[in-house]
Amino acid sequence: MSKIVIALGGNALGNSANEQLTKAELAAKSVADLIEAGHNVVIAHGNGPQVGQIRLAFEETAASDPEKIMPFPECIAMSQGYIGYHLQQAIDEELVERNLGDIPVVSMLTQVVVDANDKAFDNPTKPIGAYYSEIDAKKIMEETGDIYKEDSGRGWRRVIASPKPIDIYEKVSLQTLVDAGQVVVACGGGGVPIVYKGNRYEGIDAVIDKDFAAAKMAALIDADIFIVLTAVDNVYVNFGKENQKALEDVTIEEIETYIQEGQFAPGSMLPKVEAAVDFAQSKEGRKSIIASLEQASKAIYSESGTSIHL
Ligand SMILES: Nc1ncnc2c1ncn2[C@@H]1O[C@H](COP(=O)(O)OP(=O)(O)O)[C@@H](O)[C@H]1O
Ligand SMILES: NC(=O)OP(=O)(O)O
Repeated sequence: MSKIVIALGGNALGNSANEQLTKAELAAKSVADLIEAGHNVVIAHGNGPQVGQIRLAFEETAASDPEKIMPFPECIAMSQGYIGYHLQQAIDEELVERNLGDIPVVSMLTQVVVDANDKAFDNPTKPIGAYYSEIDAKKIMEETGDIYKEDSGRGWRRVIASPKPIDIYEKVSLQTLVDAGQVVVACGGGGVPIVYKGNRYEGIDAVIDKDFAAAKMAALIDADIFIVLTAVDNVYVNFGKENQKALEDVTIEEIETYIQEGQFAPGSMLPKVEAAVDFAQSKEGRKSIIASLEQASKAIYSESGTSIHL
């Protein structure tokens, strides 16, 4: 039995509440395969589209009453709530179908500590919300002063600072639930970013990358495997070219060479690979895997996906 932290990619959640509910049912099958095999599972998930949508809704309300603007940390907490609710419900139903309904499933509102002086605050890079054409994005930038950037060839999106996770405020509660054999959804959307100010923690406007937050969580709870589930079966070199090659089993040294060569797109695969490296190098014996959602249970036995290790 292994302790596994999963980072669920955006394609596992969709772009609307209805789509998310249906997609969560699919994601729940992969998660339940691992639970049924006897593993201890913690699930982190993205929130880029969702947090952008929530913030935009409040910005529209605040147009007539600026007091009604909802700060980003609160928007992230809301996204954790409704995504966690869908995942909790879907995983629970899947477990009941497999006669495993006695395993509790819970989502935990998670706050993640960041450094207020992180250089990421000077250069917003995390895409959130919907995709726009370049023309529309530039018009919105002029009207609102918000920053939009091109997102990995997929269109233009609003961007916000994305500092690196340092610690998880709820780590003791998280460890307690995991040790008790509960299935936990945590670090949703990378966690609510908090900084230490004066003698207390407070929220800060940012969206943490969920792959980095999940890797940090995996190290903190002493997981054996960190698995990033996304839309592709493997990490590739020469991705999208005629000579693309799937990576199956790579050492950190090898994958770092590929990072230097610029093999992984900065807004999509690079953070996953970097998060995978962070976890795999944090302690001897720890393994990271990047695989497709559908192949999760095969991937942990090295029958699919890209394994990264020391
Ligand atoms: N070298 C690469 N190998 C595999 N996929 C890559 C590579 N470079 C870019 N990608 C793209 O990265 C995507 C995963 O990033 P993204 O869509 O942002 O993830 P998420 O599942 O978290 O939403 C893949 O579906 C693929 O299109
Ligand atoms: N917070 C975060 O990383 O979300 P996405 O995976 O949806 O970009």
